[in-house]
Amino acid sequence: MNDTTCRIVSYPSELAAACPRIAVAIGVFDGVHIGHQAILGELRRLAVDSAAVPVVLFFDPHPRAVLTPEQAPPRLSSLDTKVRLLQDLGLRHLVCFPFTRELAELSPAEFLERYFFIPGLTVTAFCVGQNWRFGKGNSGNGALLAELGRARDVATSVVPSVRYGSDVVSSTRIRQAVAAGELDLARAMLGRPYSINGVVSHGRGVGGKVLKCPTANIVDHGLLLPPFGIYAARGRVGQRLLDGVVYIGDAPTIRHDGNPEVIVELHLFSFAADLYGKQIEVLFYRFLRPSMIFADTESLSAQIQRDIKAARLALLDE
Ligand SMILES: Cc1cc2nc3c(=O)[nH]c(=O)nc-3n(C[C@H](O)[C@H](O)[C@H](O)COP(=O)(O)O)c2cc1C
Ligand SMILES: Nc1ncnc2c1ncn2[C@@H]1O[C@H](COP(=O)(O)OP(=O)(O)O)[C@@H](O)[C@H]1O
Repeated sequence: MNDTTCRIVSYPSELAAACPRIAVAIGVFDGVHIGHQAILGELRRLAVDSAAVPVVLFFDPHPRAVLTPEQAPPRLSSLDTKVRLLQDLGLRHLVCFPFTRELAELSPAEFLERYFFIPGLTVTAFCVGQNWRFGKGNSGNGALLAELGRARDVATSVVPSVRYGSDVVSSTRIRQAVAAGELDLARAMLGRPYSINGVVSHGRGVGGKVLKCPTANIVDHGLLLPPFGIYAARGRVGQRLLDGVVYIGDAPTIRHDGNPEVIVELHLFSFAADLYGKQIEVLFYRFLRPSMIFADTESLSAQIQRDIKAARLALLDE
């Protein structure tokens, strides 16, 4: 029988009792894009070949958020979404490894000795992407991992970068595509529509009452947003995926108190329920128009009704 429970631990040692033989993919896996998916496919093969449990180890927070916080890019996936995507790929043993400045000081050999080559745990294989670097000053790469692993009978697979169009797929390239509003390009490299998730909070009560269009406000997501505008979208609420339309912008028609704030507001079609405090995911499908300033709320409200129709139409193709 298949054990479908997901185990999420902080260090490989915590898996030893339940899974003494593991094959491990290591990376950051922000976005779990098609390049990551290739690494994870290879991990599954290595695990089966060596009669081990496939384990995905990712660093959290993002190493750059710890080492150079001022230059850290906004993330493409929250921890929740990453875990769900990995689970969807059949990977149920996850190490969410705390990344710290102290960790970054370890040499590649020290990192492996301390966390992987330990009593009670056998690592049968490592699997990393071609561009992966590790250890102090990023001094380790796949070739060094293979060399250090060989001494311990560990097979290492360094997976070549996946290409899309003229270039390789990377989280950086996907960030650029999302930020430029190139949703189709981002989607092709992610293998799914770009999405964000977060908790629904209270807005100013204008959507339902004045505009006759209730919108769930998603705040504090810390994720990268596409450009301001209106998009055909879907909302994942629990297990359900519902059609809708989403607004990203600073709502200049309604909010002009000199305190502009970027808001994400999702209106779901054929839906009426309280979502406050709930986690929802918003999947972006198609850009419909930019955010504009309207002369009055009636004109905005009429335009929103046209946006709803345009979004319904766009989603028929999805
Ligand atoms: C489909 C849609 C399109 C929107 N387009 C605009 C727009 O072009 N300009 C604008 O100022 N606000 C726009 N809004 C945002 C509304 O102003 C916002 O939903 C309203 O301020 C409700 O805020 P509340 O959540 O605080 O009640 C749009 C909202 C939706 C749902
Ligand atoms: N179809 C719907 N789409 C989005 N939210 C809805 C819908 N129906 C009910 N709601 C609820 O209504 C709230 C939004 O109402 P709204 O009047 O826009 O208030 P607020 O200003 O607090 O966002 C959402 O947070 C959700 O709890």
